[in-house]
Amino acid sequence: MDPHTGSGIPRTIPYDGPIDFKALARKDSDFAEIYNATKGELDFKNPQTVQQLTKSILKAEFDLKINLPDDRLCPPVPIRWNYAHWIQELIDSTNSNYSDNYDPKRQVVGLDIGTGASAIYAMLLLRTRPNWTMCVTDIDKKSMDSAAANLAINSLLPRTKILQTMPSNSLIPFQALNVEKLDFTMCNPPFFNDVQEMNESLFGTGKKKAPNAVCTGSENEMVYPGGDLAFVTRIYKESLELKEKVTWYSSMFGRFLSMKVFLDRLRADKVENFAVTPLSTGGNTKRWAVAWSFGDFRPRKDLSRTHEVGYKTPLPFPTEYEILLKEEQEPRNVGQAINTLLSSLDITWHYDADKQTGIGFAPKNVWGRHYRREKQRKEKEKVNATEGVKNMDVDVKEQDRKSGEKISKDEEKVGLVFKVRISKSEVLVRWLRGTDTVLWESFCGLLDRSVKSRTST
Ligand SMILES: C[S@@+](CC[C@H](N)C(=O)[O-])C[C@H]1O[C@@H](n2cnc3c(N)ncnc32)[C@H](O)[C@@H]1O
Repeated sequence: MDPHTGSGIPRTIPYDGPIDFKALARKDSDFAEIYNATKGELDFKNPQTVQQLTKSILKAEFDLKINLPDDRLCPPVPIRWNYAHWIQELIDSTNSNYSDNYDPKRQVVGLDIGTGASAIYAMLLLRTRPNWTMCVTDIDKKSMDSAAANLAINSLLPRTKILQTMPSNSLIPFQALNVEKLDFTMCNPPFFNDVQEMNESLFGTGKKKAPNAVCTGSENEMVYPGGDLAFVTRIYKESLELKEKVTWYSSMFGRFLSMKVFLDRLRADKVENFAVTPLSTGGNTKRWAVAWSFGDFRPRKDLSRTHEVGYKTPLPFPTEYEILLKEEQEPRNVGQAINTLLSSLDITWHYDADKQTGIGFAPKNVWGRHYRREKQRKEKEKVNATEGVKNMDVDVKEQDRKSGEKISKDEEKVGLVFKVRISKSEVLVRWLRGTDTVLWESFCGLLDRSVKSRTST
């Protein structure tokens, strides 16, 4: 039994290199037949080989069965799994229990836009996350029938809502799906602008060199006017209307340029809570995934930004800040000093001295000079008011009541939620929640100055 998923499924990590065909042949006799017949020299131009590879990986690594029509896309598993796994981590790291870990009890509802004949994303996610449910859509009847059959033979149909839609319908059809909220949407969009572009890329038409592997995708699966960028931009425009009805909107991109142009658009529109990652598994095929949110939960830094994404690609604001400790600094004492500092502020702060970890909730900047001055002024006013209370005018009392109400309302708001963890070599500050990058930076600055000003112990 796998301790991480509790579902008996071995694979919980992304693929980071080529598939070990020899090992797969040992695990799966159908694959062994092809592997042995070709003496390990697999022919990826043969559709049967490509299909068998997908079937065998799904069986051996995810305990999933799959049947596919010969004239529909056969999904290579590694990149698909890396996208699904990234979505899992994104959801886990933006959790109201602020743990960053998988919570098996958490109920999560996702939507796969354009699920295809395989229903690959729904199958992978439902198999590895027993408490998740999925909605899947597609415009292609043949693919929908095949997707339903695949979900049924794996007993995953009861946890799936299947909706066949039309090209002109919303891509995130809330009403038709009859759902209140979605935790995420995902999509592998049609990549090509037209049939000519598809033929050039998939079949090498008009090119000197043909591609290394066959693709059985049909035109309606692969072509959309404007390609992946236009399809994802449609999702984005819907997201601007739906906003927080979906926590994370996401899509795969097949082209670096489309992904970059899309990120430029997010930046221009000041959508600052986003995440981008490469999905490559070491082979020639390169894909990227982008997610964006109008909510204020911030994902882990390694999930949201990596410089491997590519040159001059906009990246979101870092959600982690590291303060290195000097050799002479004793982590336990540093932890205590941070605990003392943060306990003295007007924030909610819980510190676990054994784990050297704390979590804090700040309504706004309560450490800056401006706040401290205001606080002093209000305290002074309060003293004066108490002294003159007998002569107090009704209007003044009313004013005080109103300003008191305002303060308590301000404090209810989540300005910044953060976690501080002190290890042997560093203090790690993690931004868990909030929309204000200035507030976050200012808080990191406060801790940085405090830790660095302690030269010894
Ligand atoms: C590249 S395929 C992806 C299939 C599958 N998700 C995968 O990853 O292998 C794109 C899918 O989007 C579907 N599609 C195209 N336009 C759509 C729309 N307006 N609404 C829903 N699905 C659509 C196509 O029929 C096709 O199945």
